[in-house]
Amino acid sequence: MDRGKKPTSIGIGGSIPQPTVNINDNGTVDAKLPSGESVTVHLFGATVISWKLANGAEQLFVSSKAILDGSKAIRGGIPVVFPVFGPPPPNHATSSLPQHGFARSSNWEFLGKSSSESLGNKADTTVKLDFGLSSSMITEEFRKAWPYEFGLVYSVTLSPDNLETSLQVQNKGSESFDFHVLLHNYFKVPDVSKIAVTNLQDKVYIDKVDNKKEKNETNKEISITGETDRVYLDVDPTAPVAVIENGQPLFTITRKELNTVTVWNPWAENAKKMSDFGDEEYKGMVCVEPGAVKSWSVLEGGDAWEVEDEGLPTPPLLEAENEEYDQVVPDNLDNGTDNNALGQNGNGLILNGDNDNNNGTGTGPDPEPEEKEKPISWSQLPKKTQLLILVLARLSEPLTQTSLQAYLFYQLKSFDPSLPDSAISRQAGIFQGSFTAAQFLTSVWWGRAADSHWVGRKRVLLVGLFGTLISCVGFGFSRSFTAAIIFRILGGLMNSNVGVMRTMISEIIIEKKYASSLKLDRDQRANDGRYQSRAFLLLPMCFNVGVIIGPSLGGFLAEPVTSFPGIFGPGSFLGGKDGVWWMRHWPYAFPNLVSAVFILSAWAGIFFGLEETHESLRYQPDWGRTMGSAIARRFKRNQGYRYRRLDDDERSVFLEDDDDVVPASAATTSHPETLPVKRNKPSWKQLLTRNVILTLLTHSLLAMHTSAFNAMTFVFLPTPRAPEDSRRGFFHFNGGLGLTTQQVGIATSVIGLIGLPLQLFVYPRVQFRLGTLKSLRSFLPLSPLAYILMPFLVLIPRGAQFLIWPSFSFVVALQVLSRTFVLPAAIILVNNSVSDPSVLGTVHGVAQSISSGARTLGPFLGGLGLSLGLSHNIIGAVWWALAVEALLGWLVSWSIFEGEGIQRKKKVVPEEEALLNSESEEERR
Ligand SMILES: O=P(O)(O)OC[C@H]1O[C@H](O)[C@H](O)[C@@H](O)[C@@H]1O
Repeated sequence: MDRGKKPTSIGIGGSIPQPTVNINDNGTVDAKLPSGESVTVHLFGATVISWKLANGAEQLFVSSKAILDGSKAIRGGIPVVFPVFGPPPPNHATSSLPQHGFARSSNWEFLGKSSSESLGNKADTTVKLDFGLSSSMITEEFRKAWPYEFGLVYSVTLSPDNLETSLQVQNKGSESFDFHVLLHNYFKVPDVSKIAVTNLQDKVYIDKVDNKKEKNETNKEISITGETDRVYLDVDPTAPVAVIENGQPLFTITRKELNTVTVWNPWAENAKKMSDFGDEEYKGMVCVEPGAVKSWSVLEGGDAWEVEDEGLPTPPLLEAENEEYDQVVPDNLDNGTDNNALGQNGNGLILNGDNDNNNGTGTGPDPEPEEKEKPISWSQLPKKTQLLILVLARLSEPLTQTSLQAYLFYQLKSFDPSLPDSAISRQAGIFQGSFTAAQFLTSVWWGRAADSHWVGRKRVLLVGLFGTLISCVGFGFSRSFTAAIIFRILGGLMNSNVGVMRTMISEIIIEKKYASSLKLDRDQRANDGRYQSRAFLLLPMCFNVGVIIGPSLGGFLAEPVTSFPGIFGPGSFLGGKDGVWWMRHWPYAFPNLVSAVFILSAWAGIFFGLEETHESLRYQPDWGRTMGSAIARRFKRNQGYRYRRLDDDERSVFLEDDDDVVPASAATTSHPETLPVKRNKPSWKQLLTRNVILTLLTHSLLAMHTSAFNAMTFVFLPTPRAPEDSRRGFFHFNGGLGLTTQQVGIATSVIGLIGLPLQLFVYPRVQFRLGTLKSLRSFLPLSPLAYILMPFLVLIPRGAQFLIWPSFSFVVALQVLSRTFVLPAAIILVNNSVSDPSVLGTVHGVAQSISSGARTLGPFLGGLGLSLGLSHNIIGAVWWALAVEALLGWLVSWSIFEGEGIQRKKKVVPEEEALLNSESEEERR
């Protein structure tokens, strides 16, 4: 290959020995660490052709007959297989391509290197070489055979102990394409008959040397005793596959999300048939090839990607975890010229992780995207089925809670008809408060459990919903206030689902961000706020929907014998002589049973369909989902090899193996064995940093005044108007708005109706434009403004009664606008203040606990304040106190900063914010 400039060895400055990188005349790039390890990559195929340890020992096999002049794929090293593995199937977009595609037979560009040696510590030193291939760089022949617009970025990272390879695939066109990917590692072994491949036991494999039969691997150690060509399927990406000799690992292959592993040795007869393979060389090699080849990965233009094969998805590729430095992807990767990093930049190397956009100027960080992208649409959210399950689960709760509000008064009254209305109201207050108070006590511990290795998010949700179920049925069949309150408290104690759901949505959306890094860096950066502003609205929307339909549902279904005499009453078809007996006996059980059915469906959705998102539990077998997939498959016909784009919903429904799910993949080849490390959990002290505490404080002050506002509004509205002459001065006045029950009902709908469209259509744009913290700081002050104005509504003269509704709506709109924009932002800030995924659930648990406390206290203090105000002719006092509290929260918000969130820690994409759900709807109550 003819390269433009051929530099000599380039060090990376400083007195400490640094890695060196050479670009050689023969079309290879090599890198060497100060400690002696080295790697050589041939630009033809970006094939790693040598990996040596510090003592000079070669680790990779390359045939002595390998052809290195670019006329044939290199026999050995690590060829990159894309976009098809094996012989392409007939009647498929890849069918005119050669075996294993074109990536291994194309000339790649060297994009540059980055290194980490900032600590000056030998052990930390690594060097990463990046290579690029795009549609305009492949031959005309390949382009004809596979006419898609694509970009590949392949990174090879050398560390003292291991070699890591990772690949990004991007679809740069508008049409989707199918692809396979595989890293065809040829390992050099002393004697193939003495080695074995481990960690594939019990896996199903396709035996290519036995008519592609599917077989089950029974051996713990797979010896190579003859021609071997097996594709192992659904291999847990977290369990490293190893090549061992005498029980000791020679190589450990740690994969990230690549869930097939091919084991190949041609053996004697085939070796003879291959022109570029020595007859006896099969004895000194074994191929262990991680890939995603079980089914096609589908990559849409942009970042949508799905794949289907018997309903099972496999991931597209993306980059490795070990992103210690910025990935540099030149804009001109696709321009078809040979202006690689070297030719353009003189020394061409990117030092110390500095960004370099490779456009000849070498000027620092990536520029901001020139065109501001639009917020993404609902349909672009990833993993819709997963989100839908969470949404249904979330919806089942406010639906249950608010539906009982419609008849709570009457049910309480039915327990003891002799009680006066005031006592019933008190009971209702205790009833509501007991739930949030119980939640306050347990949320942190549920959050802890959700983070722990022995429980996890999914189980906490299942327990929580089960608790809600028991609580709701128990309440429906209660015959005394004590029984009712016990069930209510039980519900609160067992249910901490909101915090866990926030955590899960956050983690689901993080996966989307992994997926989105299939695109170039700058696109990824523009993306995150957009997904964020959508996803975190899902949970509060459920609340609004629940609030709108819950009360009517409850009112409709309560006392069915009298409400529907024709169906359940005496003499009816179902009712028999006296009406349905249990409905007569427990007149409020029916709406609760209907709620129970809803909760049960949500429970089943979670059990059968929801993926665990806990970082270490996600790959463990999940009985529920395995059963769910089996059930789903029964309803789905096998569509054979007819590929089509699946939408996210379908894709998620048929998930069977978690390893299929995460759209990230990379292969790491290690020597000697390196296994995942279990991290220690941070202590409370480490967890509760200043920023986390202040963010939680902002959040709880917010929860307090919004919940107090709601409770107070619904007392304030029906409170009779004070006599006209009771007003003294500017502050001393009294009374409420004197609205009827029906009008209060309308007011509830007004609030719901203002909130929902704001959430759906306006908030994502505002959040996208302003960012999270700025949205919070800009819109929070509207709340105190509303609180200041609210009491003045009573001063509207009776003669101008028609002004009540517009004025009330205006004030409420201010508050709804404020909380709609501020509460989700507060939850995002809480989420982003956490940088360690192992405590995300705990912090959301703490947040939920504090907000439950605030929601217990807020309405209580608000109610108390209102009655004091009424008795002292200063109804405004408590509203203004509320305004002061809200302003305090606003001041605190100036002391916080938006944290990096968990995925920054993973360094997948620089400058990404943690995505997260939010909601916070409960605080509205
Ligand atoms: O000869 P190549 O095209 O390089 O393929 C070499 C081998 O690659 C993989 O391991 C496949 O499973 C084999 O079936 C194939 O023979």
